Amino acid sequence: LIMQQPFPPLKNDRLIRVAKGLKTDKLPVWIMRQAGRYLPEFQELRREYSFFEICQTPKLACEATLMPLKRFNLDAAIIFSDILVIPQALGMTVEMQPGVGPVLPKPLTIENMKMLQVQGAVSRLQYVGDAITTTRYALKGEVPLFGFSGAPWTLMGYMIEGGGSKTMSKAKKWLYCHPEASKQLLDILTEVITEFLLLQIEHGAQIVQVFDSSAEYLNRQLYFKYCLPYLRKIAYNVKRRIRDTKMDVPLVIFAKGAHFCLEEMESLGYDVVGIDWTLDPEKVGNLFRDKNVTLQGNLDPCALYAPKEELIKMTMQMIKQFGTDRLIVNLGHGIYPDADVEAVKTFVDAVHAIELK
Ligand SMILES: Cc1c2[nH]c(c1CCC(=O)O)Cc1[nH]c(c(CCC(=O)O)c1C)Cc1[nH]c(c(CCC(=O)O)c1C)Cc1[nH]c(c(CCC(=O)O)c1C)C2
Repeated sequence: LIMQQPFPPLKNDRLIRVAKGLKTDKLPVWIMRQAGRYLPEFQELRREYSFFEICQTPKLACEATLMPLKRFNLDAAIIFSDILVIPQALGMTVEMQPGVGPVLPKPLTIENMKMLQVQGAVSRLQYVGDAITTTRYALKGEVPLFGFSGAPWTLMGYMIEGGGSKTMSKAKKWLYCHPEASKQLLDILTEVITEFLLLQIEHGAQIVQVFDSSAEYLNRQLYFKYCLPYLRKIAYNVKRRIRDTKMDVPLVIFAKGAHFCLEEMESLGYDVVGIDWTLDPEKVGNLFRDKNVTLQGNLDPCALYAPKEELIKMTMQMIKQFGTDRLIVNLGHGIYPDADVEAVKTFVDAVHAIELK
């Protein structure tokens, strides 16, 4: 693995410190999907360029990444991209339809699976690395930069369903009827995700998050069989491959709706466990107390609709319930497109108003 370039030194290292279990003056806060849709300046950029044009042009991806940081006192940036760049790099067509989301017009089938272009897939994602490098210089060390990837099961779901789905029943049919093909696909994705995360780290990502957004469609049995081993393998291999460099890049796992495997999240090899908004911060805080992981979350994205005073109260309540030890404050899922920009500021500033002892 090539060493990171001599980027400007990190000034605000709150988030990285907390991810590693170190003390800070204040709690770090950032917001999943902070760079996109709800920002008027992003909508304006989208009128000029397509979604993937923005992703694939480092200057534009950098511009979108920095947008929320100009407005809010966030403790991290996240590179502008999408989890579906991997299926795209594997040769699948991905369209971003406004108001709908990602659509893959030719979904994966058992028959066409052999058409996936595994060779060279990661090199086709070089533009994400370039966007990260550009953004690292533009950030001037203000805050750390997140890289990210979809998790194997979540990507499998989009590839087979051809987009989002209410049930993921086509993808789950693979798990029940075609276990061998499922494992073959999950193996391919695990390999590509690992190399893709390493590419992002090599190009300047200071922390990386794996989004298993579709965990909620599975149960404990399926998650044990088709998710946990792959998530473990990704963390193990990424850590192993960066061990000999000076880079100590924390890993974050966010498995939306994986309440049935919450305890298992601690031992997968990730430094931070994302907690979705359906979970009770007090119970989760107690469950993970004295375990060697940092928690991240978990305000309901819809809490941003509440009146200002109410929003502040809910934020404080959540933090008190989690406990301030090893906590990265975030929403419990990505921010919604109709979120109020002022509410985001209220949320972020409320977190920073707390002085830790
Ligand atoms: C981290 C990230 C993602 N997408 C985007 C980012 C980075 C920039 C940012 O901060 O917004 C841009 C990102 N991705 C998208 C947009 C809007 C598209 C546009 O501008 O036209 C933006 C800004 C499109 C997109 N892409 C996706 C959806 C969801 C569709 C569904 O309902 O299943 C949607 C709507 C897939 C996707 N994409 C992502 C996830 C994981 C997080 C989560 O669970 O919310 C998922 C599931 C992750």
